Amino acid sequence: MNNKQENEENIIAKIINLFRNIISPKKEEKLLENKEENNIAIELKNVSLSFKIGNDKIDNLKEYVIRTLNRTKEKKTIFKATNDVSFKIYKGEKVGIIGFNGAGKSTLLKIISGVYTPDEGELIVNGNIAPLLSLGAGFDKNYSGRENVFLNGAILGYDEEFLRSKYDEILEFSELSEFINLPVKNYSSGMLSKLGFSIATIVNPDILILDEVLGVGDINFRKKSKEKLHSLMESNTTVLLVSHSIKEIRTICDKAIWIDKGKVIDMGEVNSICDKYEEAAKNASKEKTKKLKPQRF
Ligand SMILES: Nc1ncnc2c1ncn2[C@@H]1O[C@H](COP(=O)(O)OP(=O)(O)OP(=O)(O)O)[C@@H](O)[C@H]1O
Repeated sequence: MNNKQENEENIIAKIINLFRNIISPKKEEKLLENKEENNIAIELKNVSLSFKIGNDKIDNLKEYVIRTLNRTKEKKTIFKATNDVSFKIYKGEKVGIIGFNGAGKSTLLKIISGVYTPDEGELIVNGNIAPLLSLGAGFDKNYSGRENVFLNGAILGYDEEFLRSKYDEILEFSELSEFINLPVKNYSSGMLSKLGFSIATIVNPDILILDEVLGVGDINFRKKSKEKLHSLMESNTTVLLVSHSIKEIRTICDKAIWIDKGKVIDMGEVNSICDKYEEAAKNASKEKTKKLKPQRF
């Protein structure tokens, strides 16, 4: 083969390689993509949820009857509590969700936990979730504590056999053995939280979702529940935590998502997001919060 032929063949080989790379990306890039995809615990793609709210509150029976007869009761405005939210959370990440009152943090956690179905967008969850949202919210007040262990456990997706095997452990952790056969309508809110917490944390979840529940019960239970949560948070558990305690968010989380008016304002390394949020909170005037610009992640 002469030099000219060799050069031509080299050029042809280079062109073929170039095309190969355009048509199918390099092996390493594909592997990285797959690794990233396999590592996703939660992904939201353009998720939105609206609530219908009455234009004004009806606070007496007479008004209710008049409006029902006149069919004016149905007047509703649509309010977007979650507005085109997209982000990815990777397995093992501890993510704090921060934002001012009414920003849409709890609504977002409820969407991820499956309590609400989004009107638009897609939600992907890989792994089993333990949602610690409004503890005891699923209880039937007329049933006993014992019956509610099975009722609430079933709502959380545990079968009867499993709940039977864990019943003594739940009871012991809740410190409610004396009261377990009483209807829960006689329980204080602290007792309801204790029982709710003991049921929800009976398994080691892949994803732990916490909405302001790090301080439930009395001083002793609070200490015990914090220890339990910290042990659940260890290892590779993915954690999503809503809290107004920025100190708590900084201690527990490695990432933070800042929500405002249902949108993601910022997301990233926990301290940098918390610094920006605290700065905004310091300067908080309605005008300034209105100017916050949502971003895409
Ligand atoms: N079931 C509902 N029906 C109508 N509006 C709702 C409902 N749940 C929440 N909202 C409204 O959606 C908005 C977001 O509420 P959400 O509870 O998610 O906020 P948040 O950021 O968790 O607030 P906070 O920090 O005060 O707990 C609020 O304006 C709230 O009034």
